[in-house]
Amino acid sequence: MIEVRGLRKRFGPVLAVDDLTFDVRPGTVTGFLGPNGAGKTTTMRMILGLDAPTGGTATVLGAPYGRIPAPMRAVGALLDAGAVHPRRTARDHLLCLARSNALPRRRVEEVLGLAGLTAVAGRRAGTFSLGMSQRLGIAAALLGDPGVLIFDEPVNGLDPEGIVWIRTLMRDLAAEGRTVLVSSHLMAEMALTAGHLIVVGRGRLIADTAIDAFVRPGEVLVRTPDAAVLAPALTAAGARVRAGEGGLVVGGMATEEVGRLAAAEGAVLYELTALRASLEEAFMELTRESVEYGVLDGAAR
Ligand SMILES: Nc1ncnc2c1ncn2[C@@H]1O[C@H](COP(=O)(O)OP(=O)(O)OP(=O)(O)O)[C@@H](O)[C@H]1O
Repeated sequence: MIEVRGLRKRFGPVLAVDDLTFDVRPGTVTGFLGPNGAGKTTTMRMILGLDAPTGGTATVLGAPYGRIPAPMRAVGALLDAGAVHPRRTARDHLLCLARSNALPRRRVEEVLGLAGLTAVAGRRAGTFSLGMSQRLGIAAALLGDPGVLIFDEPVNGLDPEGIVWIRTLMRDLAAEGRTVLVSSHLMAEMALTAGHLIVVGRGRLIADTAIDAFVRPGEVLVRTPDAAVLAPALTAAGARVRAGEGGLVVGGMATEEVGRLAAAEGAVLYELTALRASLEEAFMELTRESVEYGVLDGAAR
């Protein structure tokens, strides 16, 4: 469990994080979503005790990160995959971390396997591609077998196979009852991984919602020459009907039900289409204002 309460961070004139309050619960992947510069990394750094908040608190398992005994066993994080000594091999990097955190040596081989790095464990980290570095960062995060995991843009630099791997890994970790917070600026990516969403824009909380609730209930587009018959029948059956999109737009009724009712009324249908707002659209709509203000700010400087 991660608890963020009234969290703020100011960098000079920039209020990077502005009064954020949210919980991250175990058992599901929580997506931390927002456009570039929304304050995701800064929030994660404060949760991990790497930046001091200007105001508010962030706790992990009930305590500020700095007061957690054996933090690597409690919290694993991938923030900056490049933060590895380039001349050290992947295995030595993990062995160093294991030693300094009193973790067993055998765990190093386990996480190398989990991250798909066994074959390249003897190679220097400096020769790694971005994708391999991401995998090494994830191996390090898993080293202490922690109950809480924090990943900042983990799919960055991964190839398609790597992206599928990380999605599956995050879902498996959550299914084991762990708390998993993962940031992204890509709604589509989150839609495939997360069960819950925290959406931020310009440092402020925009939405804290189950992913299913994030999609507006779909509407159905009906093109028919018999609108005069069908529209009142739909309304009488409890649907909301308006004209638009070149036909009738029906809300509050499933496509199948609209089709059945049209058949019963003898209405000819030219088209019957489910209009489902995509998650991407829902995200754009939610964050549009915060992005626009960003552009205005930039122009004013
Ligand atoms: N150390 C710093 N000094 C000054 N400003 C900073 C610092 N770190 C972040 N910022 C500013 O704070 C704001 C939030 O940045 P942050 O990196 O947290 O956003 P983000 O949502 O993680 O974005 P991205 O997806 O681009 O990484 C930005 O305006 C950024 O320029």
